[in-house]
Amino acid sequence: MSYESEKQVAIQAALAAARLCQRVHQEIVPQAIEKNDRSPVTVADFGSQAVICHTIAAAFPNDPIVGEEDAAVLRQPDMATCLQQVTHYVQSEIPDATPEAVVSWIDRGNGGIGSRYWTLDPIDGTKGFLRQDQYAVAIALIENSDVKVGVLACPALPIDLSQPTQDHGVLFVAVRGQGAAMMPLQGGEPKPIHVSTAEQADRLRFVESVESGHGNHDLQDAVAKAVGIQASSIRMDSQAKYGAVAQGEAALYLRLPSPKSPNYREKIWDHAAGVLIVEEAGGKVTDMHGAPLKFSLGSTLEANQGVVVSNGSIHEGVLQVLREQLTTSIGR
Ligand SMILES: Nc1ncnc2c1ncn2[C@@H]1O[C@H](COP(=O)(O)O)[C@@H](OP(=O)(O)O)[C@H]1O
Ligand SMILES: [Mg+2]
Ligand SMILES: [Mg+2]
Ligand SMILES: [Mg+2]
Repeated sequence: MSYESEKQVAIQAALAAARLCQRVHQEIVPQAIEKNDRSPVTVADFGSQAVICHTIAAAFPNDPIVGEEDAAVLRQPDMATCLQQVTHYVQSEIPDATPEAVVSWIDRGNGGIGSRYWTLDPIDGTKGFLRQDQYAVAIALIENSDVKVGVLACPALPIDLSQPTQDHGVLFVAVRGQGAAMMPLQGGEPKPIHVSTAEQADRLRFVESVESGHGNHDLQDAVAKAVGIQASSIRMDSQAKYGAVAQGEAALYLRLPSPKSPNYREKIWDHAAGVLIVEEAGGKVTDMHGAPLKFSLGSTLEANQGVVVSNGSIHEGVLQVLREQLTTSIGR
């Protein structure tokens, strides 16, 4: 299958959602609403999920969608003003949107895992979005546990990472078997992307989360050093990190379980799109034990622990160091 129409729909949805997020930033200072798990959500997360679900459901009405957010909180009577604000931003993309339609579109993302389903993260890196740092709109199509289409819109990412003060806004797109490409969010020719090669010593850098609670900075640093990465990490929110590896700007992205939440299970929408983009750019993604990420078990990667993303050539070495590190720390 070429997945051409799925790719085009995912691109359209991601571009519309990214415009909405940027408009929110231009017009207001978004406030964090605290979810039950104490993590933040904003009007932009809700608006983005509404626009994406509306776009996907219009094109593929039978496909389940598994999105991060749900509209329960927006249905509470004391949230009417917030829902009004979300509706205002959704109307900038879908002019006839009503509050009732917006909550139903958001809840279209409460679907279950099927043999074919979409997963989306309306804003990956909400903490980054709130800090005016990196964030990504992430959309992926999964069939039989295999990611077939992955799209990442990164409005705050420099088009050229070595020129951070120049133009921003990057779209990453990949289809299984067809390679990965990046293009300016504003439009332009897609440029095929490739991970770094073993010879590109200047690209031997690693990326990790800004948030210390989303990983293990100390262990990540030790592992990177052990595989010969001298430079300190580039800390970046969201799946923009997958984009950095896919375009060869970094050789490694490490996401090891945080000591603060050792039993945390990663969410499918935090990885699906990024995994395909890196794999199609020639890289490799496994969990910290070397197992492939399993996208068929529910909304979490229940069978996996930690995530290792690399240019491929250093992957085995990283897993070997991790095996040694884990044996040492268990033996202590
Ligand atoms: N204890 C934890 N360990 C790993 N990831 C976590 C975590 N708690 C939350 N996250 C996830 O980390 C994501 C952000 O990743 P990063 O740190 O790479 O920017 C969040 O996505 P959202 O921002 O979409 O909620 C959230 O799903
Ligand atoms: Mg979140
Ligand atoms: Mg996320
Ligand atoms: Mg999110």
